[in-house]
Amino acid sequence: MSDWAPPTPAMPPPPDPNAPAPMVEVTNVTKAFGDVVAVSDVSFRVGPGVTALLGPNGAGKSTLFRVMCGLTPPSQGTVRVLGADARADREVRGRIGLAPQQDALFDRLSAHRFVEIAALTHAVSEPASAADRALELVDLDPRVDKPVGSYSKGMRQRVKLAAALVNDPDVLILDEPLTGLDPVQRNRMIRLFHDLGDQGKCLLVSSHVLDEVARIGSNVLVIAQGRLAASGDYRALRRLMDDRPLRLRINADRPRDLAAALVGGSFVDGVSVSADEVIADTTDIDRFGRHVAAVAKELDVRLYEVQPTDDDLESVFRYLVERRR
Ligand SMILES: Nc1ncnc2c1ncn2[C@@H]1O[C@H](COP(=O)(O)OP(=O)(O)OP(=O)(O)O)[C@@H](O)[C@H]1O
Repeated sequence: MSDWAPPTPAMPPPPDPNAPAPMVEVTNVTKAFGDVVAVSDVSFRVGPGVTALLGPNGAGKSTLFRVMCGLTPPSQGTVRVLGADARADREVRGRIGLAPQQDALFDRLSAHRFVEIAALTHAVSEPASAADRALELVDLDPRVDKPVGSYSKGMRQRVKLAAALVNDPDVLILDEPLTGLDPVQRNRMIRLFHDLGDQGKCLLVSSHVLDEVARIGSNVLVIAQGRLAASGDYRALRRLMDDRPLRLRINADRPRDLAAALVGGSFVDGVSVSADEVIADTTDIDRFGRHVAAVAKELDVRLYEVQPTDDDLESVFRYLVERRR
C-alpha cells in the first residue's frame, strides 16, 4: 500500500506475488448491529509500518478494530491477522496489542500495576519487569505509585499504550491514541509509532483529525459511513481532496449582476443566487477566485467575502464516499 490506490472494490484485487505477506488482511467485512451497519464491505491489506485509519466520529473505526482483534465476529467477510483468524487462534490473539478508545483504566491502581495485570493476562514471563519496560517506552516512570485516576488525560493515554505494548505484540491497534495529548507528547508518541513500525511491527492508528494523520503515517485508510472511502499514500489523498469540487459563498453588493456574469464562465461549474449572496461551484479555487475578482471589477460590483460553504472535514468525507458510488 505504498502508492495511491483507488478504493478497494467489493472484490479485492489479486495479491501481488512479489509483495510481502500482509500482516492484517480484511476481506469484504461487514458488521451490523441490528439495523445499524457500522462497517460495510471493507477490504484492505496492511503490512509492517504505520497505517493511519482516518474517519469522522461514528464512521466505524472502533468497530472495525474490534472485529480485527477478534473481540467481535464480523457479520460477513473475513479478517486474517498474521495469517490466522484471531477469533479462532489464541496464539495470534496474544500477538495483537489493542489500546481501546474508551478510558477503561482501573482508577485506583498504579500505572505499573495496571500494565502488570495486562502482562499477566497475556501470560508474559516476568510481568513486573515487562511493565517497567512498557512504561519506560511511553515515557512514564514505572516507580510512580499514584493511582491512574489522578493522571492527566495524556498520561492515561500513555498508560493504555503501555498496556497494549507489554506483550511485545507484532500487530498494534491503537484507537485514537493521540486524543488528549499535548503537542510535545504527541510528537513523542508519533516517533514511538515510527520506531515500532521500523522494527517490523504493523501499527494501525485511528484518528479523526486530517492534519494529524499526515504525521502518523504516509499510508492512510479513510473510512466514512462504514465504508472504505479511499486508501493509499497521504499526499495522493490530499491532492484528491484538494481537487474535489468546492462550493463557495460570495457576498457582494449586487449579487444578481455578479451571478449573471459568472454563469457559464471559466472555472465555474454552477451558480445560484439569493437576495444577498451567490453560491458557486468550482474545482479550481485559485483560478475561480481570480476570475470572480476580475468580473466584479469589470461590473463595478463590490465583493465583501468569498468563503467555502463546505470546506470542512465532513464534506471531504462525503465527497470521498460519493465518488465511490
Ligand atoms: N455495540 C453497538 N451496538 C449498536 N450500534 C453500535 C455498536 N457499536 C457501534 N455502533 C454504531 O456503529 C457506528 C460506528 O461506530 P464506531 O464506534 O465504530 O465508530 P468510530 O468511527 O469509532 O467513531 P467514534 O470515534 O465516535 O467512536 C455508529 O453508528 C455506532 O453508533
